[in-house]
Amino acid sequence: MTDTPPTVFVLFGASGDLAARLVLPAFYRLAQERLLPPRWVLVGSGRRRLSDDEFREHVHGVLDQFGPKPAEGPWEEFAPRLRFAGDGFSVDDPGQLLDRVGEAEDEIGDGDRTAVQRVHYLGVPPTAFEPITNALGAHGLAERSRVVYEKPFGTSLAAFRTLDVAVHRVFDESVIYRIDHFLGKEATQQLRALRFANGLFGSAWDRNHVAAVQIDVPETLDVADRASFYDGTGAVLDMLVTHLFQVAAEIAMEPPRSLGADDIAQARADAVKAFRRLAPDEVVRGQFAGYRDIDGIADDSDTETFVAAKMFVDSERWRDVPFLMRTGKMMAESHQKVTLVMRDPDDGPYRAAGGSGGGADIPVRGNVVCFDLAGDGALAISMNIEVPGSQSELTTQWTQITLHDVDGGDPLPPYVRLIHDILLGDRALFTRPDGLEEVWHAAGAALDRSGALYPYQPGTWGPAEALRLAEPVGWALGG
Ligand SMILES: NC(=O)C1=CN([C@@H]2O[C@H](COP(=O)(O)OP(=O)(O)OC[C@H]3O[C@@H](n4cnc5c(N)ncnc54)[C@H](OP(=O)(O)O)[C@@H]3O)[C@@H](O)[C@H]2O)C=CC1
Ligand SMILES: O=C1O[C@H](COP(=O)(O)O)[C@@H](O)[C@H](O)[C@H]1O
Repeated sequence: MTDTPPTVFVLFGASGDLAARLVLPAFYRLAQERLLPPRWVLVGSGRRRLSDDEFREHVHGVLDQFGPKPAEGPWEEFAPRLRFAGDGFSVDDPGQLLDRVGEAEDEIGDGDRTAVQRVHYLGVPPTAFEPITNALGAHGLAERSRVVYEKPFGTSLAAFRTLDVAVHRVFDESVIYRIDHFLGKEATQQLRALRFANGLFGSAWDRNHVAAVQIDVPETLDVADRASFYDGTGAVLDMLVTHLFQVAAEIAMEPPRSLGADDIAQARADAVKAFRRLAPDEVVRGQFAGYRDIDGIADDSDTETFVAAKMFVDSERWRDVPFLMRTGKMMAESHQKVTLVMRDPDDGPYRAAGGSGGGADIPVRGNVVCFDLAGDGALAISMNIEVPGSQSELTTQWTQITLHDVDGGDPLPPYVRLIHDILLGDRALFTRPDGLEEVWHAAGAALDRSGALYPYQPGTWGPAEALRLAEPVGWALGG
């Protein structure tokens, strides 16, 4: 990245879970791949005071835990570029941040601070987005800057609008990057490629061929180490109306005019506009047994750790096709699967479920297209074929492509990809306010905590009510 200007990254929330598991490892991977600007400094910001050396020790520790291991990359070169600014950062008090950014700019700007670009990364809870944004404006740090917001961008329609106005008071839309890292996953890019680069799949991408779409992200993960953040957020905000909705938009979109950033973001925003508002009987919220016993969780918390939803998309392409979405913590298995369950043929010699054809039964959910968003990603297709040697008996067989094994490919973890895009100024994989505004309309009953909260046992597939929601097609994964 030789032509990128010297850059100061400010990482708000540098001591948090996101920074440890995803952002700091992504920086190190970018350094490994020589994809960072030639001159850069990262200033971690926090409310506690840490010396630079203590912060470096922290970063070393998280790399040891989450990788890439320090010894696998240029640690000796990387470490001195890490700094820490404590005492918080607010309109009234910039803490140590202003001074630390100034020092860094003097150091890498070659005598010209104005040549240095700033990237402010807000890896903090959503309630901190507005105060930090205001402080960036108040202390002159918004100039020469790109700004990155983690999800969720707002927690309701009203909060979204307030935040949107506040952010635009300080930053122009062209420098705002709202991250939804599911859009940066390698397998999410394959949704577009499979459909738009293959006539067979492109022509089947509609209500005439697809019986149901499923976006299923069960997690075995606990929330104990981020209890207070999670209890204030819950599965609907943390996953459903953020990651799962954005993936749904990628599937539902009409063909973009080009693969350019504006056209893709427009197609995604238009798709969200067509999401029908979720009704109460289309949402199941659950909470795993034992959640309220976790330290930091209120005894009477009604935060959901599980949500399943059945959404419809009001476009000619998708009319009446259910988009089933499910996610939860402490579930039976961890997956990140997008499945298009293809329709059985209406007529012909085989017998579809409930049909009257005279031949062998067509296996239930036998013909599906599946994208595995986890890790490096994979795509798989199952087909109904005749059991060789049998008398027309049908069975289902899978064929799979793991993206790691694609010749010439080098899959990048989503945060690596997205931070690299921010440095390049490419906003294709980031969300836009018009699309997000519609998210809050579509979220409807999912946001309203007045409905039932069903208990479920850890290690299961969630409440039985969620199984009923998926009838008659049924969830492709688990129970
Ligand atoms: N963890 C994850 O897997 C993912 C998280 N996210 C998003 O990232 C953001 C941070 O999440 P996560 O790291 O899990 O949360 P954490 O609870 O770990 O918080 C991150 C850090 O933010 C700082 N912080 C907390 N409250 C405030 C505040 N009011 N003002 C300023 N700073 C504050 C704290 O640092 P200090 O005490 O040093 O100031 C804290 O360590 C959220 O928006 C979340 O939705 C997105 C994708 C994945
Ligand atoms: O944003 C989040 O995502 C993770 C799951 O994403 P992964 O691809 O990094 O495994 C989820 O566990 C977390 O609760 C949520 O905040």
